[in-house]
Amino acid sequence: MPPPTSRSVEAIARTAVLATTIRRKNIKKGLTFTVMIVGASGLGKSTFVNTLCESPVFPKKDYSNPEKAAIERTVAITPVTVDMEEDGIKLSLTIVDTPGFGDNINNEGNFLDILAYIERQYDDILAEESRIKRNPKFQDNRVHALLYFITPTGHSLREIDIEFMRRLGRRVNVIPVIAKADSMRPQELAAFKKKVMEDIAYYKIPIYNFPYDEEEDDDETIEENNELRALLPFSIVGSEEEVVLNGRRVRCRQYPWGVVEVDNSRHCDFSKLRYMLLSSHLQDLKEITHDFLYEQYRTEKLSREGDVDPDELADEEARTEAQYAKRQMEIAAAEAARGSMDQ
Ligand SMILES: Nc1nc2c(ncn2[C@@H]2O[C@H](COP(=O)(O)OP(=O)(O)OP(=O)(O)O)[C@@H](O)[C@H]2O)c(=O)[nH]1
Repeated sequence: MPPPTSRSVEAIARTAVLATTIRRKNIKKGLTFTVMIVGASGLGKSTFVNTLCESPVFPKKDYSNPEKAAIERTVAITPVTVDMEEDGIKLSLTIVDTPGFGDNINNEGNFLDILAYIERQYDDILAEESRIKRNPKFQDNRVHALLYFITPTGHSLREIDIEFMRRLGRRVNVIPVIAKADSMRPQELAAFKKKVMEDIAYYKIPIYNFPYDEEEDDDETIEENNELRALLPFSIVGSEEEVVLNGRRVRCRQYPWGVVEVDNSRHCDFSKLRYMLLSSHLQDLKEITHDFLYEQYRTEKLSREGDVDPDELADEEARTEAQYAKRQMEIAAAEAARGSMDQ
């Protein structure tokens, strides 16, 4: 590489000053971030959200009455925004809870609805970008990370997990997590984590694996990313219950044999996941969403040609894509019709 000229050094310095100014402005204004929660029914997704936000974002369900519990289940894709403060920076966190799947023989509907939600946010940006006069109040609702809850079976990944993560990973940063990790012994958990990562590699599932650039990133970043990568899939325990242990208030799940602490990194990875998600890797997740995942969607969408009859396609993946495109057009048409009725 040729040595930098004084002009290029000046340009680099100017860019650095500009970046710092933008960062300072953002810090003052606060950050926005969106996380989607996906997984089978009853895996503790709502409890996790309440634990993450340290507030009852979703009401606690009454599982003592099976009929009531069935009614209280999450049945629609529900975005909720919570204002928080992380490391002195204001954070407007949007959590998108999704209905738990696994009860139906065919889960394709759940999958298509989740994918449609993610892509609709991309379409909104695409439409906004092509406007001559931008809407200053436009809200970017793109999903920056998707936490995929894996059932703590101890066996290999289930077919539905492989399919869901493989297909969603093309559109969003998928972070796999092991739900209800307190239901496994430490050795079992370690073996299960290894098995899950072997499956992820074998089936070429695109997940967010803390990418870094050996040439550009500093040693500290590389080391931190390697440490986080080694924790994948994050083991999590959720609880809204607090007890006093040795004079400290801790969030935990209590058992006759002892207590599993949510925030103790020897018990589970909750605190490390929370920190990377809402602090250390928040910006990276946003950048990958914008520079890579959205960009890829945009290119595909703009180069897609003509109308396709989904049922005539032999290839399963193409058929699903086309069915999805058709569904999205139906949703858009329904929304347009609703809009014209409102006027
Ligand atoms: N053992 C254990 N139980 C948990 C954990 N997190 C939640 N639970 C329990 O699991 C049950 C289901 O929790 P929810 O948070 O309602 O599950 P969900 O995934 O939101 O359920 P759906 O809305 O049906 O998809 C409740 O009884 C929770 O107390 C956990 O980390 N470990």
